[in-house]
Amino acid sequence: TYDYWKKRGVPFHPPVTFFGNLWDAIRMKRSTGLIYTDIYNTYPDAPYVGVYKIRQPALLIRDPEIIKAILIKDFHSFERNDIFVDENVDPIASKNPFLQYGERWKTSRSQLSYCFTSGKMKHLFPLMYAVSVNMVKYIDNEAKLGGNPMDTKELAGKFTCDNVATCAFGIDGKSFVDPNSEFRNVGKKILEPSFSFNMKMLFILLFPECTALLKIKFISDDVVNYFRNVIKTTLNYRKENKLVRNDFLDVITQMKLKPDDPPLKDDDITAHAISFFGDGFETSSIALSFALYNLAANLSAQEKLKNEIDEVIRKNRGSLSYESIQNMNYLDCVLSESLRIHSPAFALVKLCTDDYYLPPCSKPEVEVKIEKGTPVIIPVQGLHHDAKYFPNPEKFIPERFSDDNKAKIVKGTYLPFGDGGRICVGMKFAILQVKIAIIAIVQHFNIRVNQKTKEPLEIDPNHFLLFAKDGIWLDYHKRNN
Ligand code: HEM
Repeated sequence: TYDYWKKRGVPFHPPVTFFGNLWDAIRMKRSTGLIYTDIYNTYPDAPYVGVYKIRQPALLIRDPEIIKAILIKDFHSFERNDIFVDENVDPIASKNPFLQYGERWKTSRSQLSYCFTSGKMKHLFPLMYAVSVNMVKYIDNEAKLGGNPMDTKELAGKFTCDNVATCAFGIDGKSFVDPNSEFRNVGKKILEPSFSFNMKMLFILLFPECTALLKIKFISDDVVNYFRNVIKTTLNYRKENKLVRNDFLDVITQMKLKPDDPPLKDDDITAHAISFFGDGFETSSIALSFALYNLAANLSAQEKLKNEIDEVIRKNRGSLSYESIQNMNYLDCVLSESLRIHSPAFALVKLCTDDYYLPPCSKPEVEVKIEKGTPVIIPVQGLHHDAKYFPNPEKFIPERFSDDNKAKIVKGTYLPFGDGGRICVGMKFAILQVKIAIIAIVQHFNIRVNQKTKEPLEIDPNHFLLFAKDGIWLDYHKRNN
């Protein structure tokens, strides 16, 4: 098995080492995402590198042209993610579009896309803004009570949790007022890193056949039941009180993609709301906490952003509106650059669904066949930190994304939300909520890195998403305007 790539003239990562690395991943010394980045960096001249997932050949793609083809032009040959959840064992998780494929994926994707248009985001703006007001009050009180430095990942988690609670579940998550908020505590159980969580993820990713046998679930029953009850109570309350809020629950309960579509069943609504939470809460809180860190560590960028925010709000007669956020160009650059350096996802892992041919990569010049069923890895973090595409890659330079410069970014090298047919369906929601939180904080506070933060930040190998190993500790000082 292990000469599979050698026989095909493809540069390959030695399987024994990968096996060793896999063992590292199991013992949580290095997550698979970080291993993909290591492999990306080890073969700077290869367009793609053969690797082995245990014994199964897989391919890590380095060349942006091939990446573009896989994600966009030839998407039909890679339309599945390489992850499997058994519908009979895990009926709610299996309705998450990320885990679906074929017709079921198309239906869920269109249902969710319908809920995330710019028009719908505009309706959600006041709900998100209200959460940002609670956050500012919380930071102010904490700072007065000597709460600095603040654990900024925790702060960002409270914000995105309450945002998803109000926008997707129609309830107050109370993260800023109740340290034992039930919603937050249950939500944390979905992706909280632990040895058992990592083992579960490894089984789901590497031995999918065993998950059905061992009845391993992505989301545990107590979490599903909690969210199911929340949705049921909220829907009943709205029906009895004829309440309209224009939030995700309202949109999804009334959605008809075709005129004769039946209304969605309660379990489908619950599944979509849980997907919203599972896919959207942690990723966005990571994006927010690292963006705040990058601003605290780069004071000239913070100053420039502050001036932009003050100016736009002043022109908008002292208030923030959905439209005024669209005029904050530098804010857009700051978030894009932060997502480049600190992309919450390390890699995308697709499955080849039709035999596919890659351009030759060695002599004699023969096309390389990717057989149907082969996992294909797109190493997002490796690409984002490659000096060939982003000179001085560890430096935070928001201007890379200015109107003049962003057209120069090589297509296929910047993928914080993926691309093509499976591009993150919640991208507009994520960007809006993170921007609202950054605006609220920069408008009211000067933020500084506290010495409790270990710099340079070290990535936590225990998690399959990006976490700072020793936390992000920032000081928040009220601005005196
Ligand atoms: C900054 C925050 C976020 C980041 C960085 C992020 C990133 C990603 C990435 C990399 C993918 C895979 C794309 C691909 O395979 O090409 C993805 C998929 C997805 N994301 Fe997000 N995401 C974020 C927030 C959200 C939010 C807020 C939601 C929900 C409201 C969401 C829902 C989804 C769903 C449902 C998918 C699967 C789409 C499909 O396979 O068709 N994400 N996201």
